[in-house]
Amino acid sequence: MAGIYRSTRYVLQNAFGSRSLPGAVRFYSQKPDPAPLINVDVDSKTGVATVTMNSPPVNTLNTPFLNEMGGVIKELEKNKTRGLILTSSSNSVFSAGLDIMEMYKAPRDQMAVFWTTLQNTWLSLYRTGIPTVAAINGHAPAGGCLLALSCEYRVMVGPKFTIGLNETQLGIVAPPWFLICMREAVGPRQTELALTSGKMFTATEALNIGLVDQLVSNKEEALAEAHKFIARFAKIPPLARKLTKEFTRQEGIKYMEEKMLDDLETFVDVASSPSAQKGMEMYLEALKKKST
Ligand SMILES: CCCCCCCC/C=C/C=C/CC(=O)SCCNC(=O)CCNC(=O)[C@H](O)C(C)(C)COP(=O)(O)OP(=O)(O)OC[C@H]1O[C@@H](n2cnc3c(N)ncnc32)[C@H](O)[C@@H]1OP(=O)(O)O
Repeated sequence: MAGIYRSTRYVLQNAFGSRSLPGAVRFYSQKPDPAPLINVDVDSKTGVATVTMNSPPVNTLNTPFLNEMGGVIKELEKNKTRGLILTSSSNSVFSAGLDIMEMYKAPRDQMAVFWTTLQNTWLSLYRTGIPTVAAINGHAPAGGCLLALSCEYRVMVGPKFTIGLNETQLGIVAPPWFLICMREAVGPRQTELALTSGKMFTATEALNIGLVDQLVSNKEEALAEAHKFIARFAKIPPLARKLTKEFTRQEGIKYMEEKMLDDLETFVDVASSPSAQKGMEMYLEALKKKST
């Protein structure tokens, strides 16, 4: 089985195309798609990129989306972007997390491609030397919360949106690297309490436990605060900053570098198990009922 995963990873690692940014201008990532999944807007004065997830209705993280996100991060690094602000084009959802359709009744090799893409894209975001901020302008469950936690600073629009790692509510388990990200933000006690119950936090609760750093009342304020955070690094030498970030995040980086294949195999085994499949089926039914 590991052989399949290794060759899958090889294909994926070579699948991130690259193209040059024509200076500090707006560009759309990767494919020449009239409806891009991610928009990137680089401020010509500050060099800060606003990366807007634009995959309606709820910015689920599926393989094409994650590939595009990986390509965007690579491009921004190549162009020495000064900062990355991650936000959503939706008025109510930052990201609904992993696309359950990538895991529900999916063949094992498809699940493997999906998870490997997630691992690689997560690692790119988590360890990038570019200062990163999540401007959380909507709900951020599970993988949506992971995206936000992978950034260095989180500004959340309150009070009505929620955020958290709710996996146990779905009958699945947040993998160790999700947990490490949560623990880095809120500490071990709050992590255990939150993850064992799959708690979704209101924006105010999230602020109180340190899951987010700031509350604001709308997206514009969130973006303004995100820019302020990035401006803190104007006079910090980038290499010193990048290495310090790597040292601070070494547990998560080391986990992924050393355990990537084990993590992949565990994921495919757990996600394809009858009980996880049943849980996903029931969850999807509940989501559908809610939306009709
Ligand atoms: C030792 C190691 C162990 C390792 C084990 C690994 C095991 C597996 C690990 C997996 C980890 C998974 C992490 C995840 O991210 S799982 C996904 C969790 N996501 C959620 O729980 C969010 C679900 N969605 C919602 O709660 C809502 O949609 C919300 C985001 C609040 C937005 O609500 P609203 O605006 O009202 O939109 P709708 O609910 O009507 O949704 C619109 C349509 O989108 C579909 N949808 C929503 N979320 C998902 C999703 N995550 N995946 C796929 N599809 C989704 C929803 O069904 C609606 O579809 P339709 O219009 O066709 O009815």
